[in-house]
Amino acid sequence: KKYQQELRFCESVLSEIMSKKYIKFNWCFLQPVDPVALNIPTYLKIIKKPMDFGTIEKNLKAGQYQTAKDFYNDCMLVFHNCYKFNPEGDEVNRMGHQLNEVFDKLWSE
Ligand SMILES: Cc1ccc(Nc2c(-c3ccc(O)cc3)nc3c(C)cccn23)cc1
Repeated sequence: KKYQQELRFCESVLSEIMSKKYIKFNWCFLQPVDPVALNIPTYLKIIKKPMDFGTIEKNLKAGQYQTAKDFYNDCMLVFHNCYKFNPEGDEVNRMGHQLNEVFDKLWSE
């Protein structure tokens, strides 16, 4: 029972964070980073565990998360990877912080 409620909460947070209303700062995080398309061959050397909200959505739907905490940890990975690769002040880094703020508010409900 409790697990089902946790799962539904994760689904609601995810659909909100991925919604079009935040397109200005979520669009870089909705699908896996493509190091070839983005011409960033060093990406996979710097980022050991790539993660994005499209992959998280797949994982959630496939029942890959045992707890809400596991879901939360993958969401944090999206943000931490972003801050590690994109220097402070860069556009994508700022987008990460903006989306992170939205996530924190939703998660604290
Ligand atoms: C030369 C260069 C510099 C920065 C970027 N960042 C970046 C990222 C990115 C997202 C998450 C992440 O952990 C790392 C990178 N996604 C993009 C997109 C979709 C378009 C343009 C830039 N993007 C790309 C190329």
